[in-house]
Amino acid sequence: MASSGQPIVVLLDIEGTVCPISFVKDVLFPYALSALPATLQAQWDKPEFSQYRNAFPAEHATSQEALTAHVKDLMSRDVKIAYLKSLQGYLWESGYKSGELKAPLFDDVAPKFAEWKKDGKEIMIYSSGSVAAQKLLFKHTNGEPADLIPEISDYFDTVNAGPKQEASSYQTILSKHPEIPEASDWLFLSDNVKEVDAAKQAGMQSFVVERPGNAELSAEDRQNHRVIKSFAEI
Ligand SMILES: CSCCC(=O)C(=O)COP(=O)(O)O
Ligand SMILES: [Mg+2]
Repeated sequence: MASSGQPIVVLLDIEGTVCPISFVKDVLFPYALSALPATLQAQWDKPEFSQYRNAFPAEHATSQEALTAHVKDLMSRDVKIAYLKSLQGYLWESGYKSGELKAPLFDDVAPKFAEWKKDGKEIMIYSSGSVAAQKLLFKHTNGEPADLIPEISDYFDTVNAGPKQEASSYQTILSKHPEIPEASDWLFLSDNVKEVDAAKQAGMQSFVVERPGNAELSAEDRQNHRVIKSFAEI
């Protein structure tokens, strides 16, 4: 299929692509930080919490205070490291389940999901957020239906695919779907130009998504990439 042909798979970034960056920075991050002290106090020695605690570098997991300070530092710098993302997913779970957290998807997202599915396309997710966090987000959206999990075929994060700015991660994703082997049958959408570059390097089609609140794009970015403001443009 030519690189401009209709994709079979639409692979989606989350933050800055399907929902505003402000939801992550101003809602999800503060929720995680506020839930952290009580969670650590209740769960610190529990076997079910050990997977999250033990994933931290040993020097940052010596005490609840040390782990809290490290989490605060990482989140203040928006470091997208797997052990933090995994803990965040765990901390967000109670907020989504109680109804306090609902993902505000851009208006064009859910209608386009329905259209893509009607047209026989596969929808997959690739985010720095953990797969568990991705599933929580798409199960609890502000739309109708709120639960978009039935529309999504697969989920990738930095653990099962690799860093989002490396072409090899997109090749790994392709290798997990041998039924759709042609990279050009895949369309990756992201707010991050370096991620779009990496997907293109792996042979995928890829567009930059420009949403309110996203980082400014340079003239060069606009020259090198197709930039869309809404999924309705696809
Ligand atoms: C799905 S978890 C919430 C978002 C998040 O923590 C994150 O880092 C999103 O990064 P993305 O790769 O989707 O831009
Ligand atoms: Mg993003």
